[in-house]
Amino acid sequence: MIKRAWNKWRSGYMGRLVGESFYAQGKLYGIAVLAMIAVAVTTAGSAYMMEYIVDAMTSPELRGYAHVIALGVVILFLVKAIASYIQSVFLARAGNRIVAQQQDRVYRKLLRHGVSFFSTNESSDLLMRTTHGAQAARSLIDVLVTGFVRDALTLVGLVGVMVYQQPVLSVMFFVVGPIALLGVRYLLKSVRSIMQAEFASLAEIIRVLQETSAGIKVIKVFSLEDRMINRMDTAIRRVEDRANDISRLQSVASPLMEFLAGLAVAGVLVVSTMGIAGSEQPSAGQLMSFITALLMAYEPAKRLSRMRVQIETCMVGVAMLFDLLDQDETMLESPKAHDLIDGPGQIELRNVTFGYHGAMPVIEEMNVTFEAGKTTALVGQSGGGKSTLFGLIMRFYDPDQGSVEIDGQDLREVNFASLRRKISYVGQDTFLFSTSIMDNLRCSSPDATDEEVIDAAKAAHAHDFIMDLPEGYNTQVGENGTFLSGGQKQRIAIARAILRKAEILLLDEATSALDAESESLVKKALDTLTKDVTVVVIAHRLSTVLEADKIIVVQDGSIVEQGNLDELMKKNGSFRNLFNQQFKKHAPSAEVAE
Ligand SMILES: Nc1ncnc2c1ncn2[C@@H]1O[C@H](COP(=O)(O)OP(=O)(O)OP(=O)(O)O)[C@@H](O)[C@H]1O
Repeated sequence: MIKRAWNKWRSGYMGRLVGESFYAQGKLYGIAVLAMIAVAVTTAGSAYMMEYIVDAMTSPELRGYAHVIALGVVILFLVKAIASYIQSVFLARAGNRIVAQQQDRVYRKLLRHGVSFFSTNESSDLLMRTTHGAQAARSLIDVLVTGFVRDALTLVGLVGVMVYQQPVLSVMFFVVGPIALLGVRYLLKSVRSIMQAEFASLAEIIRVLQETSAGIKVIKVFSLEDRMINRMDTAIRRVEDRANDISRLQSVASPLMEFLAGLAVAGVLVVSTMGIAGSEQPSAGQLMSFITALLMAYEPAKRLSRMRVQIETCMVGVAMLFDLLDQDETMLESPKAHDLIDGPGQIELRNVTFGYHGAMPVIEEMNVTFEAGKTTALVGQSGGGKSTLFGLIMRFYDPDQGSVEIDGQDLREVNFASLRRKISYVGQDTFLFSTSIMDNLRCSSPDATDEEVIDAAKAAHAHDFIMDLPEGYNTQVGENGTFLSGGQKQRIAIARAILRKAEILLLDEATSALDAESESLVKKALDTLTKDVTVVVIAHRLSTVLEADKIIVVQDGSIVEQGNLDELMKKNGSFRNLFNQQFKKHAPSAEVAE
């Protein structure tokens, strides 16, 4: 039965955390534990010494030894001070390592997850789990180590001194202790649910802050300030209330213990002056030693009585952290995954059906080939599934049925690194890191020389505006490029994609923020730079794709038409309709395109 309980504890969150932490930081904790033992022994020793200190002052026979006793006191307190220092430093060091290690682990785990993980898990929740969870892990170990080693041993030592000095009076301690513990047990019940509510409200505070920062223009333009303030107020008040609840629970333990300690001291005074039947009258030093031990026992006893509340508090954060660490990775590399074998870069979707999170298919039984070295354009109504096709080609998602292949190799059988090396991409939402323009460009090709970076920027028509910025390529772009215009950000994203020199280039509305002139210049540059590259372009502005080798019309997850411009115009179908809508004024008939 003991073995079963042990196994259950070991596999529980607390057991795992303790096991992992001691395994990783055993040396630091070992030193801290030795120092704690020294603290406990010297604390008990200092209570015991009170007998000799007081007797040296009150009894003439011991007065001659006063200097020896004084030296003993100095040594004792010196050892205690050194041990306390070592204990604090090593405990903090081990704790800081645990926080760092847990955060590192969580972040690595997050990056191994597929894209879908990030659409189902809010960033505020991930932030809470990573920061508070790791801190809670550290606090839990601190509480356990200081509680079970320093406080428990100190208490045992002091109770030992009390029993040694005054066995009969010590009985009082054993009456008072359990009463206090019973009181604390009563408090524990609600701690966990209060903490869970507090964490949820903290996540809401982070969420409101993130949305305020990202959506400040929407908030201003639609005058949503009051609404945001209300949301924030509600979350803040919830956290405040929960924090008050927790501190109330934690605070009840102290006055309870304080009152009981006062009762005990008063009792000692009354009983000792009355004299105890059948026992020798104790010396003033013995009584003082006993009272000192009793009073000193108050602190560790108080901490021990609070320990359960603290453990419960920390366990909520630890559980959140482990929940995150234990989640199955959403996009796995096959154990037999091999490097994508070099080929011309032909992309093929074979009978692909796909729905996000297993829901209604957004791509249905699609068969399509994107010819190597050619430019294919995807057009069609919004929400038809064009960007989803890019997600499948980059293996952000796996199809529910069918396969996606590059040069005849199923993407599920190749490793991520070689697949991603093959592809360059510009998305609808241009994302820039909060660093310099140079770093943002070079991140797609870390080994590129300055010259290559500048050439790519020139091709994307970004060089001139970059040179006009105060610090040129070293200009910081701010959070997600806030210091740049939409078109400037897009040109940097295009330059970044060009610099990668991949064999497949996916452009999802990549030039939508550019004016007509810049767009045509960028297009020309792309045409020359992507001569043997397989390019797939998604564009709503048909003018961007008229020269593509092939145009595919996607509607409701299926391909409704495909061919070159002439063929599609002759068909008089969906593409012709789209074309007429966009070029009505200028090109109302098929002849214009012909
Ligand atoms: N991460 C996601 N989770 C769930 N559904 C999604 C997700 N992304 C897209 N969808 C849904 O999939 C469908 C296809 O979206 P997709 O972005 O592929 O269309 P699109 O043709 O690229 O549209 P647009 O031209 O507007 O960019 C839409 O109905 C959309 O609501």
